Amino acid sequence: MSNITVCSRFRPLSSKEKINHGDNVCVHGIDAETFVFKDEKEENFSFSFDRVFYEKSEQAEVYEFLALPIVRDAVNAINGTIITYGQTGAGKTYSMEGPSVLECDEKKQGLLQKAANGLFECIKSTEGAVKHTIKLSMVEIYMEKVRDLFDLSKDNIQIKESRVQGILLSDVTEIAIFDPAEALQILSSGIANRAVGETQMNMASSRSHCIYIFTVQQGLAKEKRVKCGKLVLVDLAGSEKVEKTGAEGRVLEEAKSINRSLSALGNVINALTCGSSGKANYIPYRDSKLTRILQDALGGNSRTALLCCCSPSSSNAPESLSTLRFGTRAQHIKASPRAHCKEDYTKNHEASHATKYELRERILNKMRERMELEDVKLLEELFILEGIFFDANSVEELEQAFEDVTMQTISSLHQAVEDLVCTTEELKRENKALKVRLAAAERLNGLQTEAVENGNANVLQKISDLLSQFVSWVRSLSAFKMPK
Ligand SMILES: Nc1ncnc2c1ncn2[C@@H]1O[C@H](COP(=O)(O)OP(=O)(O)OP(=O)(O)O)[C@@H](O)[C@H]1O
Repeated sequence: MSNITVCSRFRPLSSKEKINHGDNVCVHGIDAETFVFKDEKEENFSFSFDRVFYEKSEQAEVYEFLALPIVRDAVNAINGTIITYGQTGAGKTYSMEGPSVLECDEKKQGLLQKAANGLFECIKSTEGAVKHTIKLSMVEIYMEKVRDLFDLSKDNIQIKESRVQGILLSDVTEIAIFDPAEALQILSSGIANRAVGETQMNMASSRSHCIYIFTVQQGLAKEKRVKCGKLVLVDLAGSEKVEKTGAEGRVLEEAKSINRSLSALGNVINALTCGSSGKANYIPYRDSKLTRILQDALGGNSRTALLCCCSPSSSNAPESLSTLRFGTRAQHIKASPRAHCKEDYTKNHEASHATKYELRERILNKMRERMELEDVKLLEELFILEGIFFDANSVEELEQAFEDVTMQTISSLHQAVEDLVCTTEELKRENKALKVRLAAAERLNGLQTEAVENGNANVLQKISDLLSQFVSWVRSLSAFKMPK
């Protein structure tokens, strides 16, 4: 049983397809879940998905079936991921953003706008008891680098993993949003920073994988606790056959990078679906930035939906067939050690979430009794910064982590004390030398006065001896190194 909701979507024939190849379509719908696909050799294949969206399907239908349950869960602190996959020009960005994030009528708005609206609507229904904060981040993976689309100076964001929070994007910009209109303005500014080019299939082709992250934090005022859910929307770059498109130069490099990461995604899905049951299989998440970022979504720690976008034209049958086979494989992703079977998914997920949550809360509450909220937050940040991770399920592990961080703090304090002792010793030595110099100078001064008063040759000799002695002291002292 799959953990992932997999749907397919066929866009309408494009005018180019109609002109060049007529009305020949490769898809023959049977019902809302099944269709027959005819390949270029006229061979028929039957496909079944959780839902099939044919060319007349509305954007709202896609949102309601594929995304709405995940949006609702994100507000309840259950992470969710929605991915659009398919050949270049197959309708991924249209499904995600509609014709334009800002300027399009409501009917054509994509998953992104509808999800932003949906989040605020869900929040409204819980107003009063719970205080929600929504933050938005946007990154793209371009040529194997993660770029922050809200701050282009952050052009190589590092991916980190925390046992508590899962996969994290280090130092990514997060913008707080307060209503859907503001969210769209911000999304549009990020989209304007995306790498877009032209392919033979698509005039405005996405040359990067674009990732939108909504973080929903909810503070339960009465219980003084904070829950956090992430909604991640991923608009993948389109796969393309470089020999078919005749790409060269930078476009060829982009295409190779896109194809490499998509095949890494395919490998991860294969590894997740081919493992013998009960035996942990090696999953090559680290083979690409894309698979690393999607690790939680594919590995079971997130509710995930995949939309396989296809052209209906017979001229694109090989690419569409490959997309549909990818979707079929994804349907077979089995429960990973951290995942649950679909039947029990919601129940188990919520139950385990509650238990985990209760345990974590118990520990945090104990800390809160003794510390200010700010300190608890600081402590959590310190854990992450020091690379100390713990399983919120285990009190022992948290105590161990707490002990580790305390030991590290004590040892750095010890080091600081030792450094201070050294500096004090150096300063004492210097002080002593300075005192000797001062005494010599005073003595010299006294003798000079005596010599002037008495005109005594012996005294003058003493002065000259002392002078040379003084000069050698000064020389030795100038070789003395001041402590920093
Ligand atoms: N369901 C649809 N209804 C109407 N037009 C659509 C639909 N899906 C896609 N289109 C149109 O098809 C064209 C290509 O779609 P889109 O840009 O979404 O492809 P893509 O899969 O994101 O391609 P790429 O990977 O190259 O970015 C666009 O002009 C888009 O408006």
